[in-house]
Amino acid sequence: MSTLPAERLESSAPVLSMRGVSKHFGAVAALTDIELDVHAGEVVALVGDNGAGKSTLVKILSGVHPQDAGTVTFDGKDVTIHSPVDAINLGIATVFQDLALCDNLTVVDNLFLGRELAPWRLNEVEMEVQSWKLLRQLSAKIPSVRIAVASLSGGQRQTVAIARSLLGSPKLIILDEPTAALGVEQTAEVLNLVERLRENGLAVIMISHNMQDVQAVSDRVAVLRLGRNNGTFRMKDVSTDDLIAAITGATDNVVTQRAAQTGAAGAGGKPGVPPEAPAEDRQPAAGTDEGSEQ
Ligand SMILES: Nc1ncnc2c1ncn2[C@@H]1O[C@H](COP(=O)(O)OP(=O)(O)OP(=O)(O)O)[C@@H](O)[C@H]1O
Repeated sequence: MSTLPAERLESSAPVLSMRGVSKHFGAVAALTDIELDVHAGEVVALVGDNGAGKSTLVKILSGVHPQDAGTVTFDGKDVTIHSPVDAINLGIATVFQDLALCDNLTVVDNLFLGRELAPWRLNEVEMEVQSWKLLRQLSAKIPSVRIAVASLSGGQRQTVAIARSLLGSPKLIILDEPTAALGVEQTAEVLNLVERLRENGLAVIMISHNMQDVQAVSDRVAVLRLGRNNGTFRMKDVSTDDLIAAITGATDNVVTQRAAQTGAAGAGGKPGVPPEAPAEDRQPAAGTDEGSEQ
């Protein structure tokens, strides 16, 4: 868990703040009025059923899609993220599920791909030194930085992808299902890595379908359902059953109501904020009149 209690983290200004963010794809309302805060040194898990809007939210933050409405505040400033380069320049790094690694290249080559030191004459030694420094900072278990990425395990490949994203010194790192398709040991390795990121003061958003992983490393968990907030919980206050109920809408949202009453949950991470209407009362995300593109 966090080195700082969630309550203390939440009293500081968030690195990322989303308010009223909406996104349509034609008739499909992928996101409606989303609120999300993430603080430095905090891991926020973003969970939700298939089609809940997680990827769309991440794509807005990483400059792949523009939002239709709402504001994104990053590092104290209102920002418009027009492109992936914008996102990186702001300090938002995203590690997508495909990892975007070149299998035939070495770890060093992958880490510095596109940003080789002194590109007119590659400083191989300096790149290798920096690679080890970075990997040590993450306590990463990589046997050699001179081997091809193809020969690494899934966990090690995830590590290289995360390490590469850190080269731009981001303030927020978004991990899209970092443990998907990994074995037990490799999953543990990646979860350790997530903890290192938090210890290094980064704000982390982790998308996951695996509740065990979410519970192992998250300070808070934001639930999306049908493209809307369906509760933001402090990890220490919520059980797996409660989370699953919020994800599926199985309990008529009593979880959110109870947590809100005790100050543990609220849309956008505001303790005590009453929950939204029960999921059942909401407009479906797709095929409704509200889904017209703006
Ligand atoms: N480019 C697109 N064009 C049209 N509809 C889209 C597009 N991207 C997402 N959607 C729709 O938006 C909604 C949210 O999808 P999104 O991929 O964000 O959900 P998700 O929570 O990431 O789901 P999963 O866990 O299955 O990846 C879905 O109804 C989806 O079909």
